Amino acid sequence: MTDTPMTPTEFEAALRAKGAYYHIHHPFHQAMYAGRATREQIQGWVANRFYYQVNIPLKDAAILANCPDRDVRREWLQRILDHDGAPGSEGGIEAWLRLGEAVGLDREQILSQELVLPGVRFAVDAYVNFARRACWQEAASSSLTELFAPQIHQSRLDAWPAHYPWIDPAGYDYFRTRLSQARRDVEHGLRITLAHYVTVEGQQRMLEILQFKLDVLWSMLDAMSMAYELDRPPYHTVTTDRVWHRGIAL
Ligand SMILES: O=C(O)c1cc(C(=O)O)c2c(n1)C(=O)C(=O)c1cc(C(=O)O)[nH]c1-2
Repeated sequence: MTDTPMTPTEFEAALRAKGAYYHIHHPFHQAMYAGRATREQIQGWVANRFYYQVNIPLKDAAILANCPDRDVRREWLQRILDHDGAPGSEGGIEAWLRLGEAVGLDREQILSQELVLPGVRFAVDAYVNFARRACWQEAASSSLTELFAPQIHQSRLDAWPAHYPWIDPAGYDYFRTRLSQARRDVEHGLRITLAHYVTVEGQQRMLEILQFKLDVLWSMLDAMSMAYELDRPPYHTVTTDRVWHRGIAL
């Protein structure tokens, strides 16, 4: 390890290089953009990703709870409103439910979380728990996989309508809205991150935190691949029933 910290420009470049491991490259996602996903795979993905969606505001509330800086809180708060909604805007969770309906899922079934696989739940819970326990700057910086998110939302907007004409286009609002929201989040997240990690050790730790977050996203799709591509959902050797737990609030 060198004994000179990276300049902010070099450090940002090192963070951006982690995009090589973004879940845009996961085979489950690649199949989706290429038009090879089945209806069941898309429905499974939407139902499982719902667990990520509903936990993002809990994660952001944990960051607020640990942050003594009023200016940061004022700006970070917008993320909760983006997902939960505010007067005059329905918010991302509602938009995700409409995506669910657009792919043929029943709203009640999504809300029940009965399709959420244990592996997805564990990965998302790990992210929320990291945000609860880490200092607020580390938790804030772990959101920076969003550096790579506009591209993934755009690729859905580009590819899905052509490949999956059975999906009601009204469902695509979520992806469209996130294009600008993610860019704004990244701008704020980067400001915090570049100011906080100014030592060699700190910068190495941040790269590890970003890798942790990439692991969360990749692991979610691994669980979905097992269930929906390889037909090996949990307990498949024993039963076809969804016997797994529905969440015990870890
Ligand atoms: O669809 C995606 O692939 C994707 C990825 C990510 C991400 O990189 O964490 C987020 C989102 N979407 C997203 O919609 C979102 O609101 C979001 C918030 C965060 C975060 O860590 O605070 N990540 C993401």
